[in-house]
Amino acid sequence: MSDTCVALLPAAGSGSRMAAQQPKQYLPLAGRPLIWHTLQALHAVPELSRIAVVLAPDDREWDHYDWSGFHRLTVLRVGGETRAATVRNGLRALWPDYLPGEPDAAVPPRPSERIAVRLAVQCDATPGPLRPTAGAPWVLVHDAARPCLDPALVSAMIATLRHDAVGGILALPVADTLKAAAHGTRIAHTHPRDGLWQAQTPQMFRLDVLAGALEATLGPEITDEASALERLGLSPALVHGSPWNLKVTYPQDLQLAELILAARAR
Ligand SMILES: Nc1ccn([C@@H]2O[C@H](COP(=O)(O)OP(=O)(O)OP(=O)(O)O)[C@@H](O)[C@H]2O)c(=O)n1
Ligand SMILES: C[C@](O)(CO)[C@H](O)COP(=O)(O)O
Repeated sequence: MSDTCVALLPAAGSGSRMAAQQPKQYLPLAGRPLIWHTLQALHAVPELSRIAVVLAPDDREWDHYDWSGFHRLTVLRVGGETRAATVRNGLRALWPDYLPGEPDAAVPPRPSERIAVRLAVQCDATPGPLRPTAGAPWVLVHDAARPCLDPALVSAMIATLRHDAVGGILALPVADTLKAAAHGTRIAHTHPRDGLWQAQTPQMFRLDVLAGALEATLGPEITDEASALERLGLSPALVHGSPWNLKVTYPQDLQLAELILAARAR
């Protein structure tokens, strides 16, 4: 595959629902900090040329560990208030010569040691969907809090989406009956689950489209990258994920993750 693929890990959250003493990405999991397993999985994906982790500017934990075994790692301390802001800041830091906005024909693109990419169409300047630039890098955004990712699943995802016009996400069809609540914990009605999927990560998009979408909208409803693209009228692909690829959110999830990693090691 000729197009570059880069992973971006938002890891600037506080883990409030975990209610632990330290951010959940550093909680011990199978003898290592949780995020070590996420990085290990991504480093086992040969298609990824770089793995960038985005930490909170005031992160005090990262430097307590030895990360020297991860040779494709870039550490960025530019995390934001929300997950979407963290990803947006990470893209800006990784591609500093990336210029959102209408390309100005009078100003030639600045040279860059990395990849100089310009946004072809800015949504608020030119109504209509963003169009990805062929050859722009693919960015795979993956939650630091999903440590049980299977590297083979990522390779399969890249193979599935590499020719897609929009990109897409790992996701699973909803398996349970869905209830809408009213008055706290009373059921209002049953919501049809047909066609409903649970979003996972990685979420894989071309740099120009992803950055353009996140520059255009960072509201609280943007809880994943796909939702930023959806706001612009794009329809990302759904690629079958895995139940093992759980997001560690609550304390019980940490136990589940431990069991999954132990089973895989056997
Ligand atoms: N401002 C933020 C918020 C979240 N994240 C990251 O986004 C991923 C998924 O978010 P979530 O599970 O919600 O993590 P937290 O925000 O840490 O957890 P909580 O919502 O319980 O506080 C995590 O890897 C988390 O570190 C981030 O980089 N920057
Ligand atoms: C991106 C995500 O993992 C998709 O399921 C999820 O939305 C991130 O977690 P958050 O709790 O919404 O921040």
